[in-house]
Amino acid sequence: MTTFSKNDLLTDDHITPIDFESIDGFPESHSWPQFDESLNKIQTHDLKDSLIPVIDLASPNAKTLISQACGTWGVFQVVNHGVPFELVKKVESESRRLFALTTQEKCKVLRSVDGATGYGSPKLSPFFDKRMWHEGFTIMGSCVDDAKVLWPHEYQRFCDTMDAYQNQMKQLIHNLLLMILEPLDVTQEEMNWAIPAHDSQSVLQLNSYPSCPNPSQAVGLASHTDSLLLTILNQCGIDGLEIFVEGLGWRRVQSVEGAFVVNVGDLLHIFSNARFPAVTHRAMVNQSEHRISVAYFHGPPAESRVAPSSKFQKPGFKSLPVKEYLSLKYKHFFEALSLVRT
Ligand SMILES: O=C(O)CCC(=O)C(=O)O
Ligand SMILES: [Fe+2]
Repeated sequence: MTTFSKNDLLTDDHITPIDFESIDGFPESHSWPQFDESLNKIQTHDLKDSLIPVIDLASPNAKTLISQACGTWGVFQVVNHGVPFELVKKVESESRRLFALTTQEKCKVLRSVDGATGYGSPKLSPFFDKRMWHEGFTIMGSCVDDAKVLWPHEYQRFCDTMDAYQNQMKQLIHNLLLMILEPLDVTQEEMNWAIPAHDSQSVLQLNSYPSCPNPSQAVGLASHTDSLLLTILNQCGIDGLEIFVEGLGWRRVQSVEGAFVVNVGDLLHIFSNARFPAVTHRAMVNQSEHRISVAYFHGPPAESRVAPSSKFQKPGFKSLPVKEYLSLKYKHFFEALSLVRT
């Protein structure tokens, strides 16, 4: 990993994904030889032996299990979460419909250099020398403008699905945050800051990882932590997500039918005074299947401040505007959390 500032090097190359349709062979630009060592490490472990708990939200001890999982791993899976199965399937099929468009069509809604939404390469691309085997589509609120460009007459189905899914995610985030934060005994004001409200930030990220001729040299999404409070990820039935566990290396998070992966982001790490780790994770690709994943990121209002909860006597992080933390992340990436430690 290099440590230059993102803005120094943001070029078109970091936004426009490779043309997966016409690619012939495996380009050097996407070959990550430095990953060999960690890949070998994965093979020495039994990938089926998943450490990450799958928690039934309807079970009476769900809150305790979630609290333990947040404290130990910063990640867990949930089933019985109340999000309709048909809607989850529709999001997946609408995402596939989008990524099945030609590169030329998708590039009509290419993310702009300063923009946050639309089609493009991962936003973390400028921090890595090699390119990722990935294309994405980012939605914040309504996606109608982009959808109309992609499908002038058939955009409604896509928009309705994404809107309904975002509403369901909001509800689930609300329920999860109540369970996660209650044991920390945070104040009502702090709880209101964290849970979804009209001014919270939310991002729906559709990820596409086309099947890859050389998966052992490729990376779908490079190692990172999510920046906001909490992320809900749907692996859509195909494994690929891996988390980094100190002392064990990279571990696969097995895709469980109907389950969502929930993970702690940087802002929750700060707010919990490092009680909850912001889990380092990445996505790998495979040779036989085109993998899709859908991530929903939730954060507090951009204009608010983030700090460890007032319940902690010795805050390990300084208080700063959420916006400022996010710009530190976009400049310094992996170093951002250590820059705000006290
Ligand atoms: O595709 C995955 O499994 C991971 C996606 C992810 O980490 C992200 O979108 O931030
Ligand atoms: Fe992520």
